[in-house]
Amino acid sequence: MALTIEEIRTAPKVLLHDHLDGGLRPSTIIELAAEAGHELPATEPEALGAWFAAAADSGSLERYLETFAHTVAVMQTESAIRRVAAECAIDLADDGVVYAEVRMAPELLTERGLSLEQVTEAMLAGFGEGSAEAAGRGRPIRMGLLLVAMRHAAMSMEIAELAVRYRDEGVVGFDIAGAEAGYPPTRHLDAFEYLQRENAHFTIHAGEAFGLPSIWQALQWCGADRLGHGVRIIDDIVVGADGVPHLGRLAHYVRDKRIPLEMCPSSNVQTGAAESVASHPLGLLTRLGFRVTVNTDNRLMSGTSVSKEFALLSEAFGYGWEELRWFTVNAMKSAFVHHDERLAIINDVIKPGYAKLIG
Ligand SMILES: O=c1[nH]cnc2c1ncn2[C@@H]1O[C@H](CO)[C@@H](O)[C@H]1O
Ligand SMILES: [Zn+2]
Repeated sequence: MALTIEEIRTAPKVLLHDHLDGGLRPSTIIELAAEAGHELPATEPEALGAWFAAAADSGSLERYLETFAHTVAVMQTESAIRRVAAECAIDLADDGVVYAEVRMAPELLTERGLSLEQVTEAMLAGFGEGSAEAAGRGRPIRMGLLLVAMRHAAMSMEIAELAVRYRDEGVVGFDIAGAEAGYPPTRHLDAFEYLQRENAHFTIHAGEAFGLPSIWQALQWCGADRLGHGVRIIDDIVVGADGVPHLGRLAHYVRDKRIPLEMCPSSNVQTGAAESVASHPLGLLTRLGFRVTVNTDNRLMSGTSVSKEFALLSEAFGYGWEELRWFTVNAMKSAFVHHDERLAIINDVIKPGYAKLIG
């Protein structure tokens, strides 16, 4: 029997791939839009949530990304950013997430005159407020921020420098996002080389809307620690007539090096990167022992949560607590905070949490 969302909510979970501007509460968007004078496609929370899910369900990453215009538009003041970040921490904690890395592109939040520093500080302040409130209600969560540069733009070096400047303030890493086809990661090679020289961590959205060359560049040219999505690594695995999977050199490399895959099943179905959750490459990659992690990508656009993604996988692949614990430990091992902090969460929170559930 598949695990239910309610059961899964009680288990400790780890989230590595979640966009701040993809997780706003519909009711908050409506309030902030009224303040900002921004016109929305719907004015009731339920209808607005449904609009986002339907508009994002387009089969194309480019069209999926158009929906972010409405969330980014209402996040242009420090108080709005702080509120969105605080609610993000609270919503994740309420879902049973104990460690989260949430990402955002500061360059998108400067339309009304905020500096990159002000944007970054507002996000960090919001995470602090939200996690303090959640802890006060007995739901502790450790929040980290990943700074994103948009891959079509030319600000990656500046954003990488910002990530290094705020590394002791709660910024734990860097990423590039946006349309993948036509914007290879090597466009931002200088930023990645800078981060490597600074001993900083980064992930790269790769293998979502473009195939193996994107993954190969992200790893072998840019030196990514993790892959955002990475679904298309499946193109380097051929299942023979005998049913035995044969891995190509890149797939072997990804598995040998334990490169974490930040997989986001519902998002992939919406953008057309996977046909359905049941046919998602995550199933085979998990069986083959890749370092798979399970993520939300955009909770608003996918109407999802970590618990819901796990419930969908439990339904599709029959996963139980053992598998959920494996995904969770995988994710915590792959986090960008230091090794001792990762181990402490694994040993003090995750293992005891699942021990209670497994019995
Ligand atoms: O799945 C995705 N693939 C690529 N880019 C994305 C995805 N989800 C969101 N963003 C982009 O990242 C920005 C900062 O959070 C968002 O504004 C959106 O443009
Ligand atoms: Zn993403």
